Amino acid sequence: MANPLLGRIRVAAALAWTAHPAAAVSAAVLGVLSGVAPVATAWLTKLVLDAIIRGDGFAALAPAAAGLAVAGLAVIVLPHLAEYAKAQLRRSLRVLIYDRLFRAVNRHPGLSRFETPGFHDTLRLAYDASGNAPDRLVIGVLAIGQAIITLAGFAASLAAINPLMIVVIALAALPTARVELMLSRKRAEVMWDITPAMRRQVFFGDLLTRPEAAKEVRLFGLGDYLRTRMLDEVRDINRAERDVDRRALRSQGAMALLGSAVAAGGLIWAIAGAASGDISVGDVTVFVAAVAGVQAALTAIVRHWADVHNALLMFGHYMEVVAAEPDLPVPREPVALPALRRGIELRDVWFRYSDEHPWILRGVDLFIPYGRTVALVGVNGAGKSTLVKLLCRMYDPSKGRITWDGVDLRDVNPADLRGRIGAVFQDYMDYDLTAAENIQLGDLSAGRDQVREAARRAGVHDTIAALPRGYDTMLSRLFGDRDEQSGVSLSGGQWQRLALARAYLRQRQDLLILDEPSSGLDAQAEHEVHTGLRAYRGERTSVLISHRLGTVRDADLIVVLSEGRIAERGTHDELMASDGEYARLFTLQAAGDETGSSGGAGDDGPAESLRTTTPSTRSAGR
Ligand SMILES: Nc1ncnc2c1ncn2[C@@H]1O[C@H](COP(=O)(O)OP(=O)(O)OP(=O)(O)O)[C@@H](O)[C@H]1O
Repeated sequence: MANPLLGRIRVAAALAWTAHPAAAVSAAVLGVLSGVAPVATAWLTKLVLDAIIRGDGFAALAPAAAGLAVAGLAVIVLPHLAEYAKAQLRRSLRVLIYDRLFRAVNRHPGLSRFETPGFHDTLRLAYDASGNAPDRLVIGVLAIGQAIITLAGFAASLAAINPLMIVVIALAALPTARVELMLSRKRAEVMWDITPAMRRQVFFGDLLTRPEAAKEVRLFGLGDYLRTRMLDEVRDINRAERDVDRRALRSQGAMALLGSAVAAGGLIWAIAGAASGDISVGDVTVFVAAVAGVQAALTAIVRHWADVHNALLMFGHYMEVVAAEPDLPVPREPVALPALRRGIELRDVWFRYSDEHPWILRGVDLFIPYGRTVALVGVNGAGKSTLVKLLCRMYDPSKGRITWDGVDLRDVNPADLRGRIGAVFQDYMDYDLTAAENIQLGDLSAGRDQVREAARRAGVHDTIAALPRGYDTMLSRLFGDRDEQSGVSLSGGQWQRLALARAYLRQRQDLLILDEPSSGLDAQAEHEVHTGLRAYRGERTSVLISHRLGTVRDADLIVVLSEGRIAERGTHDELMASDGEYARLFTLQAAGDETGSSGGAGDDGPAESLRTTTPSTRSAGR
């Protein structure tokens, strides 16, 4: 056995001890007793039978008979007690293991690990392994211990009767052990190989069942296509599993035949020995029990070892996740992040998602002054969202640096930094939780009054108040009460306002990042949100991304990103005067809106949204 596997057993044993010492000790002690009980039963049976055949009186038999009764009782009761102790251990282990796994996952301050397919597969296997590998390991090791005790007892018994039989049985067992180990290794390999297919299967299955996807799936008639794609994955998985099962059937069948032949040969030898008077009737019973016991114990050892081996390989994924270094270097002695007073500076920032990816930001120099609003605009894929993710230190720049009042973001604790940032990302989350919880996730320490206040600011209070259970309404069609239809779903714009309320809830924030905060809103709502935002932004520093240029025209600084570079910067008027990319986009949008308007777009159409928003934005301009 290789050392890493031993190390994993040690880790699993330490986990079992930490999880529930009493259950771990009880399971071990009961395991030892369960191992001894069959051997004791066989020997006591022999003593009683031989005494009866010799004609000893009951008085002489009584102690062995009593012992036999106790051993019989133990054989029946011990497994139940052991099962209970193991179940207790299993439950406690599961809590501990999940706790450690998700602590480890949370230790990654950035996003890169979650976007790496290899790590994703390891994480998935680690998650699966966390559910059962540690208890399979611990319980397998205990079962092996128990089987070894039984084996040793019966081997000693066989040695007393015919030492040659031990050698024969051991020789028959060795190939079985090899086969089982080979199969377990093969199973672990197949598991690793089929993980991507399993991920795709879950993905297609999800698409077929998720309410968010149901609309498009029906509209585009994708049901059969997705079902076929999912079944293709299932068939691939089945094919890989079937290959291993066939191999198992062939080799395990051959080994079972070998074992039976050895047992039958031994039995014929014992009966012949008893008939010729070489061994006693009691010896025959011990022999029969020993042959069956040794084979059962050896099979148990090999099977459990195969399972332990497989669990050890799976457990390796868990240990890999738990031991993984944070995806971003976290300083040992972080610099305390000061409240923002001067501004945030990007100095020659270059970024790509990995060495294999193209450059997304190419030498960005930008100063975001304290208390001002900076708008980032540009075509799809220009790098706007990437830039704000760097501001939150979801990634570190590949080259260059970002400073907060002169302090490099790499030198501060990421949690401190994020505590000072409120953000609505383009792909904000809808949580299947109550309305209040959906907002409270923005600041877990906030009370109900603050939650209401944030909802009011985001213009979603009235919507929530009108829900069946107000703020306590479950915003999910999936996880409502089963007996009631209390779960509800919101519209896209209402969800977006909830996300905004979540960002508003953070009281201490110095930097407000809004990546397309009103993309899902109607014209009136967008106008309200932007008016509210301007009031709320107040003295706060904010970075605003929007494709609706009318909503950013009053920003103190508008920055046009193009292919990862800053192509233009200035106020709206300056940029319009310079007649560059911004002016082109702005004019194009306005013209598009005019066309849309004359084409008969209703009050909620895009034309109206820009026209409604623009004048009010202008009137509130700085
Ligand atoms: N996690 C990621 N891994 C690899 N590439 C990514 C990742 N996220 C974004 N990109 C790539 O980076 C580029 C810039 O994306 P980004 O989201 O920053 O653009 P954007 O300007 O915000 O675009 P949009 O206006 O469409 O939101 C795109 O080409 C995109 O494919």
